[in-house]
Amino acid sequence: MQLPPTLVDYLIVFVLCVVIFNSVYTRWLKISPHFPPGPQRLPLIGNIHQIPFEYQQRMFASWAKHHGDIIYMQLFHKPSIIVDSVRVAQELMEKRASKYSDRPQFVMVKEYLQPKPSLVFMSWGEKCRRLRKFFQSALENKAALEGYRPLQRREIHRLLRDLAQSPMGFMAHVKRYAGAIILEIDYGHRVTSAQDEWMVYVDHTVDEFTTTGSLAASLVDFLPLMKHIPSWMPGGGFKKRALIVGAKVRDMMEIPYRKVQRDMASGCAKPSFMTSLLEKMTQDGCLSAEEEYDIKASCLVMYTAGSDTTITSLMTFILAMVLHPHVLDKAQAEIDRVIGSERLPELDDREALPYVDCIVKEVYRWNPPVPLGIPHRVMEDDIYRGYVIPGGATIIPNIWSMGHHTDIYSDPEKFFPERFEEMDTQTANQKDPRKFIFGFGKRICPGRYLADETVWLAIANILATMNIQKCRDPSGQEITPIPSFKTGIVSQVDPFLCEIKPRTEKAANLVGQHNAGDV
Ligand code: HEM
Repeated sequence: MQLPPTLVDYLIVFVLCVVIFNSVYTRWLKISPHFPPGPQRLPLIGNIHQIPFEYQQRMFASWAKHHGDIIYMQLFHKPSIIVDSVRVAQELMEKRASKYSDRPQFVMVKEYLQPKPSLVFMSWGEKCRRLRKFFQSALENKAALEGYRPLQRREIHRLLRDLAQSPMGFMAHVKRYAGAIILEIDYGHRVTSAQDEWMVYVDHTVDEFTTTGSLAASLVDFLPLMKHIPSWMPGGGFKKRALIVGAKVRDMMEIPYRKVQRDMASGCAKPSFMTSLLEKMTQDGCLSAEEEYDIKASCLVMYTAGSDTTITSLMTFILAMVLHPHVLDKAQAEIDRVIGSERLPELDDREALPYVDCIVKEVYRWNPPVPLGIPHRVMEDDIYRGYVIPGGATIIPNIWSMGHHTDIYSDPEKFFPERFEEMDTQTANQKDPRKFIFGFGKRICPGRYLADETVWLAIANILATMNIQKCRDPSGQEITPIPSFKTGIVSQVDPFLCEIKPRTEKAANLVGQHNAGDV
């Protein structure tokens, strides 16, 4: 027989309800006046249901229209701050760099892809500072950058010849150009063809690495409990894939290391980032296992961080030229006026070619290669504009949105280099996308000068010697590519068709004069 509920039963139920309501209200529903504004969160999951699998930068930018340039969101229990303006990014990540230079834990990378973090994923601290110094001396030092010029010149000649000889393979040629420069600086490895075994292997693995590590694939970063799901269970499939990619990443670290060591032992190693690290870190002929790992990982990171990003800017440029022939004509007129047609542009000509520089800036702004940057982590609680930024929060700079603010760049979807030409010098400096596309503060991209010079050199030389135009279909109709960029960490350009050929016979001769063996 069922007894009627007693007063004690009612009391227990009442107390339970109060406890549950209170914890839900205080943790999830109460909109704290102290956090920056942001979209409404749900209990337990926070804002995860509002994050699209693709092009998150666009959703974050639409939030900024309602909530302003600093937004609070929560992915499960993890707090994140989206920064939507250069000003806030500089105020937090540059002026308060001592608090904002850490990286969040990337569970997916750490557990499956690279057991010890390489520079990009490394927490802020003594080792990170030390490794950054090595990168800076190889990539930010004026003498080092000048030392790379013969290599850049040789590779640009090769790029132009490749474009003239097999224009349909333009994407492979651009990849080879960017990859060859970085691989030679990095390991002293000379790339002779687009099928270079090492480059193909690395590119394939990097593609897998970026998809495996993308937001869509790495829910485990926000819900680390997922790492305990067995790989055969629903939701655990990501592990199998990640373990395969992880093995390839280890190969990519080992193979060139062994080769450079062999070359050093036999006295035929070319000076490179890797040889300089080996020399600097070896003490009394010894290297600890940890130092060995750091050298291998740093060299791998130089290539992986530097190649795709540079390629993306160059492919964005070619796409923009197909779509905007008047920009190409205007830049060619500037080059003809300043340099003439007897020689190719050099980095020293940069200041004398302001319109070409506007094109480079517009390429960076229109499709910033790393649209959401690489997240930082704030190391302790902070107060900004009266808001609480909780210690441990992930800081996501929406770099794409910074280049698409309508109040700063009118009609931002339009590729329009003139927007920079019309500004006075001070405004043009303030609005220069190089102020944000390379990130912020102590974690700013150490490869930014090399990247910018490599990109400028290719753009100026292609403009000087090549015409880029739309292809025609068999019925003679022009094919107009629709600009489309991949979602993910790097905003790669989707494949498109175009026709590239030397502008004039003189340009073809100029390109032909230089052959691949000229350095
Ligand atoms: C157009 C080309 C490039 C773009 C747009 C770009 C962009 C970025 C961005 C946004 C970051 C994150 C900065 C931050 O955390 O605030 C970064 C980091 C980094 N980049 Fe680049 N990058 C480019 C080319 C390169 C090149 C050529 C190299 C090396 C040869 C390189 C090496 C690195 C490294 C090592 C880091 C990690 C720094 C750290 O965590 O301390 N990048 N880059």
